[in-house]
Amino acid sequence: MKHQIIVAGKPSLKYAKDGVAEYKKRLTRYGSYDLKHVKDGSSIDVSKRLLDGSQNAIRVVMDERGEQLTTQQLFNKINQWEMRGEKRATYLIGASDGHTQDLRDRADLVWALSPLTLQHELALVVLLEQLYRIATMQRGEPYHR
Ligand SMILES: C[S@@+](CC[C@H](N)C(=O)[O-])C[C@H]1O[C@@H](n2cnc3c(N)ncnc32)[C@H](O)[C@@H]1O
Repeated sequence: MKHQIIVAGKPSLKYAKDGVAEYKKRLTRYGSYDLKHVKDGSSIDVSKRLLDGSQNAIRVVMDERGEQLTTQQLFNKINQWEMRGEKRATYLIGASDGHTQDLRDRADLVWALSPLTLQHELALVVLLEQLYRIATMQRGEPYHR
C-alpha cells in the first residue's frame, strides 16, 4: 500500500524540516511514502484541497479531536487495510484553523496523536516517526520496543 501525507502550507521551521528529512530518508527503504504540500488558506479551502487529494484512498484525518491509538493499534489498522487490498492511504494535516467537520465526517479514521494541539509541522514529524516505526514492525526489525 502507498502512503501519502498531504499537508497544508510549506514547511518553515528548521527543526521540523530536519525531522521530516530524517524520517523521509529512513522510509525510502520501506516502500512508497510521499509527502505533498497543498496551498494554505481558510479551513474551508484547505479541507476542500485535502478532500480532493484523498479521493479513492483511505482517508486518515489528523485531528486532536480524534481517536487516540497505540502504535500497535495503528499497526493493526494498516495491516487490515493492506490485507483487504487498499492501494493508498492518505494522512491529512490541516492549517492553523484545523479541518472542517465535513472533512472529519468523510474520514475512514480521525486520528489524534495526542489531546494536545500541536503545531502542524510538529504533528507531521510525529506522524512520520510513527509510520517509520510501523514500517520497521512490519519487517520484524527491533526499532519498536
Ligand atoms: C495548529 S493545528 C489546528 C488547530 C485548530 N485550532 C483545530 O481546532 O484543529 C494544525 C493541524 O495540525 C494537526 N494536529 C495538531 N494537533 C494534532 C494532534 N494532537 N493530533 C493529530 N493532528 C494534530 C491537525 O492536522 C491540525 O489540523
